[in-house]
Amino acid sequence: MKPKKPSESLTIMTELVLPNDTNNLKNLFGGQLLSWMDRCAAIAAHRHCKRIVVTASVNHVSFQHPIPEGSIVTLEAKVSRAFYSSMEVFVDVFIEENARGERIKANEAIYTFVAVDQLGNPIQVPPVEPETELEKKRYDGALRRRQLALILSGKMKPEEATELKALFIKE
Ligand SMILES: CCCCCCCCCCCCCCCC(=O)SCCNC(=O)CCNC(=O)[C@H](O)C(C)(C)COP(=O)(O)OP(=O)(O)OC[C@H]1O[C@@H](n2cnc3c(N)ncnc32)[C@H](O)[C@@H]1OP(=O)(O)O
Repeated sequence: MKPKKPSESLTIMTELVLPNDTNNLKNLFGGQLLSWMDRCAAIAAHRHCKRIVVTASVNHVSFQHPIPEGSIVTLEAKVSRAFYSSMEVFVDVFIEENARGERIKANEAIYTFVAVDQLGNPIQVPPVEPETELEKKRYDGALRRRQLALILSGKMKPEEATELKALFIKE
């Protein structure tokens, strides 16, 4: 299959935080943000492979900054690496702060999607060819994150995760 660049899956969504989206502190409710991120990442995965995709796992979520009511929130998702049927998708979340409209990074998440056929069986997706320094860094780390996700879901034995182990154990 012909490799695709991360930029080909780039998906940008902009949302406005309304009262219904907030928690008791009047900040964006985390569950609402997770839903927006899942949607944005799913579209990016679909753009990469042009097939039906399902969320296999949420590998990492980091809520770095509370997002106040009234904020304009921009989500940017790109496929960082593909394996056989699975794709790692990074979602970066930005808010426009104050009247000057300064953009700050508020959150980040990493999802895994799997392309499936009409019966829900996993099917092959194109590989990823990273271009920028950040895309290359994310591509390189994806194998370790995949191994961690598979260990946590009971689909891989820790002793098989050679790249992940190499982070901690120098032989
Ligand atoms: C014309 C049309 C226009 C349409 C325009 C729409 C555009 C926009 C699209 C938006 C589409 C909606 C997006 C909704 C997104 C949901 O909300 S989906 C709902 C929530 N998710 C689900 O219900 C998924 C339920 N789980 C499953 O169906 C199955 O477990 C899975 C994920 C398909 C995996 O199947 P399996 O039989 O366990 O397969 P298995 O061979 O073990 O693994 C297959 C691959 O998954 C990976 N994997 C499995 N588990 C994990 C895990 N926990 N962590 C990481 N990787 C894993 C494996 O490593 C393997 O990867 P590869 O080596 O192939 O790369």
